[in-house]
Amino acid sequence: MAVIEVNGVRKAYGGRPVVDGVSFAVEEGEIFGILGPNGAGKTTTVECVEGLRTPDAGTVRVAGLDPATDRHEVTQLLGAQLQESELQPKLTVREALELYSAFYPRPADWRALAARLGLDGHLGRPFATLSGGQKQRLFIALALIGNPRVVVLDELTTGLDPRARRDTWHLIEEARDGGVTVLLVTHFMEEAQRLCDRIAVIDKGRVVALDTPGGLIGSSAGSTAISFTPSAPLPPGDLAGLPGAVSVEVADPGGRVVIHGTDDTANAVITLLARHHVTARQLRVVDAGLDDVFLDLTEQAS
Ligand SMILES: Nc1ncnc2c1ncn2[C@@H]1O[C@H](COP(=O)(O)OP(=O)(O)OP(=O)(O)O)[C@@H](O)[C@H]1O
Repeated sequence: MAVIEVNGVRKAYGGRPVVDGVSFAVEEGEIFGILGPNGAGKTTTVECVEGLRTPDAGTVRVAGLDPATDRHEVTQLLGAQLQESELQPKLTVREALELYSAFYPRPADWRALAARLGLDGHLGRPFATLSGGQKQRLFIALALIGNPRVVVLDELTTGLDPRARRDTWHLIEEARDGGVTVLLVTHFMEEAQRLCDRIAVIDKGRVVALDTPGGLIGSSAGSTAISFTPSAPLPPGDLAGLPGAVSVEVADPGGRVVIHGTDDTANAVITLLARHHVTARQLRVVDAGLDDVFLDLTEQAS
């Protein structure tokens, strides 16, 4: 069942459309990622889901509620990562956790959450004295403190060191495994690939692709890179004619060959080598990553 439904949402600022007919549905218990270049309209889209902005057109539903008009009900079931300016500089970590716990009917155990996020040693510190990464951990704790059914995380791990990033991923996976639906905006391809069940790529206010990470990678032209050094030069025409090949580079005649194509291209390379009785040294077949897909899909971005 879809717990978040975004249908044909449009939003313009000063007559300039920044969200231009975005639609997607997030299933209950899913980690759904939104990727896109700077200024693509990702934050504006998720702010419409949170009820912080009202779409000019289209509809948003969270568990069947309209975040713009059913704001109170939606805040009871949706946890969102705060922006830095939304906390008082003198508020201590403990005070923030206690305060936010009090907003919800069935809050999580804030001490356990603080411990999971490595904040237990900083409970008495005012917000203003925390490092960027410590603030970020506090925002994640506050997003999860109400035991939300849906959590919206915009740039979840920006500013976190690699260990804290991995700990945070575990926490988000645990939340998902406990049935929480996660809407995640990220610029980190590794994070999207590792965490997300499905991803919408947004470019210039529109969804340009929506699939699982594997599906996005598989559908990308040149998603498989095949490289090898042949024992004898191969006819250039045969290389260029390989099925599914989108690019062929040969260092010099008989030098290293790098081909971008598909699984079919890789199979055809093997057949071609056999036909010419040529052996391949250091044969490598590597799948493209999400970053290649992202660059392909958003190449024309301004
Ligand atoms: N309140 C506002 N008034 C005017 N323009 C705005 C406002 N909020 C956002 N914009 C503009 O709308 C566009 C989309 O912004 P948005 O923050 O949604 O993009 P984003 O994809 O989240 O970008 P980033 O990855 O840089 O965070 C940007 O060009 C931004 O400058």
